[in-house]
Amino acid sequence: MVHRILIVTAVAAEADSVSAGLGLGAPELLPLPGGLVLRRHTESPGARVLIDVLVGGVGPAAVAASTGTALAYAALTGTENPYGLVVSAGIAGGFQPLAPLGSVVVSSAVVAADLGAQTPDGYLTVDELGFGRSAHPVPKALTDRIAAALTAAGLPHTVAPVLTVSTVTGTAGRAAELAGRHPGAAAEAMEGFGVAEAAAAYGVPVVEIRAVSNAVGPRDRAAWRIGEALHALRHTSELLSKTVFMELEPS
Ligand SMILES: O=C(O)c1cccc(C(=O)CC[C@H]2O[C@@H](n3cnc4c(=O)[nH]cnc43)[C@H](O)[C@@H]2O)c1
Repeated sequence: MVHRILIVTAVAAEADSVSAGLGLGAPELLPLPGGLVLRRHTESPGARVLIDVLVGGVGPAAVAASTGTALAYAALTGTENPYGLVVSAGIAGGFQPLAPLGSVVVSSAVVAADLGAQTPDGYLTVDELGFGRSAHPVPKALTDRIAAALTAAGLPHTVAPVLTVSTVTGTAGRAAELAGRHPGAAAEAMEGFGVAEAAAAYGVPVVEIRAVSNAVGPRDRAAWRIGEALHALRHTSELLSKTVFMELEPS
């Protein structure tokens, strides 16, 4: 039985880091509807494990559409098994001091941080408004295994909620507001919730893995350490491809 994992990034530089870390050689390129291209990595011809990497676009809407396309395509074509895990991966802002630059955050939950309504009495989530959901849980057994692999390799990491925002935080006030509303959240990025919504529609578990490139707070693009974060993302992919990704039960 083939065991399939879909890893979705926002931009090509993130996908390149993930692909390089997997250490499975050059991927096969599979065109998908909508102009998307899936990078398919396998151990060898006829392999048991198949890892697809998708550049899904920036922001929750773009990535929900692209992830949904990849999942629909897998469900509708051929006799292959559908995916058993979807991973949202990339760089992120880290809430300080929980997630230092260059460290990795593994999501305990994937949370939409600005999907709701402002009211005179404060912010209400879509759940509170009765429209849907604003968080996806991540199986604890999965985050435990990922954390164990990162711990064994001495890679600094945190398991905590990861926020999805449509606007990158650029002030101390907004950072404090988000931290107050989501105590314990360690990172913010722009795609996790979109990936998670698509995965949930197909009943596939999801986890978000983020390497921290910058602090959440006053905008200072010069202080972003994108190279360090991409290196941590590559290292994480390498570790997981040798451990957790290979050990998951085929669906
Ligand atoms: O300029 C580059 O070389 C470069 C290489 C890789 C990635 C980028 C991006 O700009 C990726 C955008 C992506 O990053 C996430 N992100 C990073 N920091 C934050 C943040 O503080 N708040 C929210 N999102 C953040 C986000 O998911 C974007 O899609 C550039």
